[in-house]
Amino acid sequence: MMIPTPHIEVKDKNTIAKTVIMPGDPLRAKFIAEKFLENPVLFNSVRNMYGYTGTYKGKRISVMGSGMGMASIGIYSYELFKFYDVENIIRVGSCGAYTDELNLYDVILVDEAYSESTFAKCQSGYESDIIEPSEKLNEQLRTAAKNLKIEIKEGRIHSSDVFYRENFEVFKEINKKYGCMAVEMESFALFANAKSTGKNAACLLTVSDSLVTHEATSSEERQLSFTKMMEIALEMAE
Ligand SMILES: O=P(O)(O)O[C@H]1O[C@H](CO)[C@@H](O)[C@H]1O
Ligand SMILES: O=c1cc[nH]c(=O)[nH]1
Repeated sequence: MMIPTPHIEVKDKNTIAKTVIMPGDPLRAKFIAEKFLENPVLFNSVRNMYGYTGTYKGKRISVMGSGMGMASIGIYSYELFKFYDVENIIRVGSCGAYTDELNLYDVILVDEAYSESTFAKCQSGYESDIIEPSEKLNEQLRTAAKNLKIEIKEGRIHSSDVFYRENFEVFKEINKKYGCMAVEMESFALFANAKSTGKNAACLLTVSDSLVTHEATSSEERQLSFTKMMEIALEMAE
């Protein structure tokens, strides 16, 4: 496919760094660019899906929103990997806790994503309902968290196609049967695209709410205050 692609309006591939930090919320991307990047330049605003490139501690990095759900991150991550020569995508998302061992604002490094989704099967014929992120990126993220003295929890998460389930209590079965500690909506598709294109993906999550205790953060807090995972991810600038 020629660039620009249908959803990213960049004419020169070099406008986008080799590593992209990817929150679901495009306003979280804007926040990360404005708070952490030196000389951020907006490279995409098609559909208001903001993408910026700048430097962090002198090293180049991009940050771009993915939108919500596997269909949306499936489009953006594929275009970035396949047509803009991006090598690494690190999702920084919010998640709902499936266990009372997680508290609001805890940071999770995803080591496996389980999903009922057909995304990976449709995309590349991948049959399993579990996909791993890049172990190399995860090792680098562990080291970054350690150096920054930020505690992270690691585990399997649930990537769901559905936010509002009629049977809300089904999370208890998914937690028990598949060992998922939390739920979000994009990792499975991101990891599938990385696998099929031979690229690298990882995911850091911050607990925004608990399905067990019903505690929750506000939408403003979700946009503005999940900074620990952002600082860990930004250390991947090259
Ligand atoms: O905060 P983000 O990254 O959007 O992640 C989570 O929040 C959204 C649902 O509110 C879904 O996209 C889910 O994965
Ligand atoms: O996908 C998500 C994200 C945060 N909280 C949830 O309950 N689900």
